Amino acid sequence: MTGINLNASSAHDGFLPENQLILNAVSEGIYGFNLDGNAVFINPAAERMTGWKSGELLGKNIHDCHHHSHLDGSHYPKEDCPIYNTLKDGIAREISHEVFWRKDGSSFPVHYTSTPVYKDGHLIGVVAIFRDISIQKQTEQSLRQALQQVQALSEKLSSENQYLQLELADKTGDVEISGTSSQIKQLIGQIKLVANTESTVLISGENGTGKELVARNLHKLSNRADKPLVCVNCAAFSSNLLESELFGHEKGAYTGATSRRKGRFELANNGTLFLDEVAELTLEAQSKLLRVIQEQEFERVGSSDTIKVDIRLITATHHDLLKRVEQGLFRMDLYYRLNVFPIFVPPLRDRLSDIPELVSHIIQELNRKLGKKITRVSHKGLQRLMQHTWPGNVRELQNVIERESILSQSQVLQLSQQLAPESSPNETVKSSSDQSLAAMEKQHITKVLQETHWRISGPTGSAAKLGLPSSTLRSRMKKLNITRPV
Ligand SMILES: Nc1ncnc2c1ncn2[C@@H]1O[C@H](COP(=O)(O)OP(=O)(O)OP(=O)(O)O)[C@@H](O)[C@H]1O
Repeated sequence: MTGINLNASSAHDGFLPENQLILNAVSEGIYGFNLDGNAVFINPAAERMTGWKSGELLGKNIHDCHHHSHLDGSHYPKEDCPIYNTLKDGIAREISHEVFWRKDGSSFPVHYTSTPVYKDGHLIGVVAIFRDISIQKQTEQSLRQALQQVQALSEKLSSENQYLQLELADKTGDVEISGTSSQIKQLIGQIKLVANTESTVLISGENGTGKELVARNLHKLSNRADKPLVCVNCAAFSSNLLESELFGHEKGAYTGATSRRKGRFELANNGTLFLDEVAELTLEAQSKLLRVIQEQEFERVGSSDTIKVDIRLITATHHDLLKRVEQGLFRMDLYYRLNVFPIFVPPLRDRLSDIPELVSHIIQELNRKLGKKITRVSHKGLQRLMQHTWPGNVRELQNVIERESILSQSQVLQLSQQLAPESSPNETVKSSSDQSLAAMEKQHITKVLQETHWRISGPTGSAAKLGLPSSTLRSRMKKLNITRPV
């Protein structure tokens, strides 16, 4: 930065610039100082920014008026001031980390230059040109805050992503099936045999035995492994919602369908669709499912356009599906379509020898999940586990070990806690209660009869809705003592 040179013929007093009009018009504040450091020129922009009128400052030491302190309030000696140093050494300076104080005691961040003024080769004073940079500083501050927020969010997202990846790995990655019993070996053999075919598989077994795990293994070992595996728990949806969940819906198909939505069948195209708790499908949904299996096509709810899909279907149930067929709750034709290759997952009580391997598998998973360093279950603890009947199967075993891992201070789990009472196993392929099933069947048939105003035969009658011949429905009604109310 060079200085300002006024020529000898300048008509102005001292170094006052010739074009004062222009200086008065600019938006930067401008001060002129003589060699004593006193103000000899102040433009209106400077007055506006500082609140000091030129009449109050002219002839005075401006540093003492509004450059006396640093932002933190500490004293700013005149000797350190760049403007005064320019007066001494004639070297131009540019500063942008200081504040000027206003007449009312407030301050503003300032950017200024201090430029020496020469006349006939002699230093005669300094011009300081300054700008209020509050907005720039605020913008910088907001940007810094925004950047910090973005960084924090990015870290949060990255850790959430890591967590979700782990969760996903839990669900999809390590799908190996633990166990050394002959039943598990046979199960693994069946999986290997059928995985690479396109056959529909029906997995049955009590809750918590590992049916979903089997389905994941079937998909993983199949030709479709690099395509999606879409899982639907049919018991998790009401019958209306389930249909639109499976087949999708058009906008306006029903109240609340505010936009068009793809169903799971479409999402699973080219991959595998796993329908868990398939026994819970309504008879209407069963008819639709049958058609997808037979023709690989369906329509979205509320649409007449046919959608074609290529899907490998795996289903699972903890019910005795054949019994549901006998009870008229499940279509027989669909049952045979689903049951092309049946796989039965045995309850844990029938393969207690799998417990040690399952336990060490579960401990590894838990150490990862909980950040613990559990090594094993004590000998006595293992004995207790081997004596339990495990009505909740492997899921119950997982819960017992997890609870103990959280409570335990030691690396060896003692399993001194009370195991769940030896209740009867959950409703199963073998142990379902006829009593409760009959009650459920009665309830269901009565509901359909009420919906059809007790019409039994014909295309809109109850028998058609239930997928039964009318003679079968009549005999079921008789057996279940269902009569039309008078
Ligand atoms: N042989 C096994 N080896 C390792 N983990 C297993 C095994 N069997 C089951 N599990 C685990 O037990 C838990 C329950 O298994 P899964 O969800 O597959 O059971 P399910 O029969 O589908 O249960 P539900 O009928 O309640 O849906 C899962 O975390 C699963 O990974």
